[in-house]
Amino acid sequence: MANFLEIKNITKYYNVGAGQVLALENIHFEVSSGELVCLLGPSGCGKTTLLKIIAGLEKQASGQILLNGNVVDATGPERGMIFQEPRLFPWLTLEENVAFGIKGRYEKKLLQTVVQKLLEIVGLSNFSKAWPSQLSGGMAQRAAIARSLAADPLILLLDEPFTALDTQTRTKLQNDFLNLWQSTHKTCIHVTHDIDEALILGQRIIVMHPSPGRIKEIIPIPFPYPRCPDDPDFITLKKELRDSFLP
Ligand SMILES: Nc1ncnc2c1ncn2[C@@H]1O[C@H](COP(=O)(O)OP(=O)(O)OP(=O)(O)O)[C@@H](O)[C@H]1O
Repeated sequence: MANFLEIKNITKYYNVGAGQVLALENIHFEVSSGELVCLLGPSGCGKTTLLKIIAGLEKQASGQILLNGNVVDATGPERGMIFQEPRLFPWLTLEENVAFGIKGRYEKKLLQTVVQKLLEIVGLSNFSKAWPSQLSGGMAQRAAIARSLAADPLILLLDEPFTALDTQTRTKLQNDFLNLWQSTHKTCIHVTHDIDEALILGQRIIVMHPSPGRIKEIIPIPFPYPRCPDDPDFITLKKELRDSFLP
């Protein structure tokens, strides 16, 4: 039987001036259904590029993305992307933002129920009539997650969604995200350059290196959730990962 998501020998160049940058070199790994994988690496190692290729927003030079054995070469509702900045439509209320991509799917009353349920899942049920400008950074990112969940994707692709938040909000959203993942069983690929975040969230951590972007190692994380940064095993693995960041 085919694996759920296969990233097969992906190579990607960008044209820069008269030359080319090799952004990704022969990236190869598989992701199981329901798995939470963190892509960890320093700036410029190609994390966003890889996520965009999986989302169908960028084209690779060679290699393939397979989902349930089928080639992925364009965007599709079974893959939802969440960016570092929430990208909400400022002229729509929160409920309208969440409803935007699914309006045609349900009749009005049912749409309201679905949107309300999604806002509840991300803890924003009291803010359905609020405008994006009235939300804090953490609330806006929750709203972006709700909007992404609206299409009921199989896979969530998260590009450093908590990076712009203060430490306290970030910790809260990491915990809430773990609860959401555990209750929805979505497959998640979560990009981060933060070792702690990768260790708090990932069932596996895929460590990437830059110039050219490549996989250095893939590390299964054996600790149960919730994970505690003060735990001696956590600290040991964090040190190993820090060393692994070095060229
Ligand atoms: N549109 C583009 N045109 C040219 N080069 C690009 C483009 N996008 C990315 N690159 C280059 O490709 C490489 C990988 O970039 P990418 O943004 O994927 O890395 P990243 O690991 O996500 O970095 P960061 O953590 O800073 O977002 C870098 O060398 C970058 O300069």
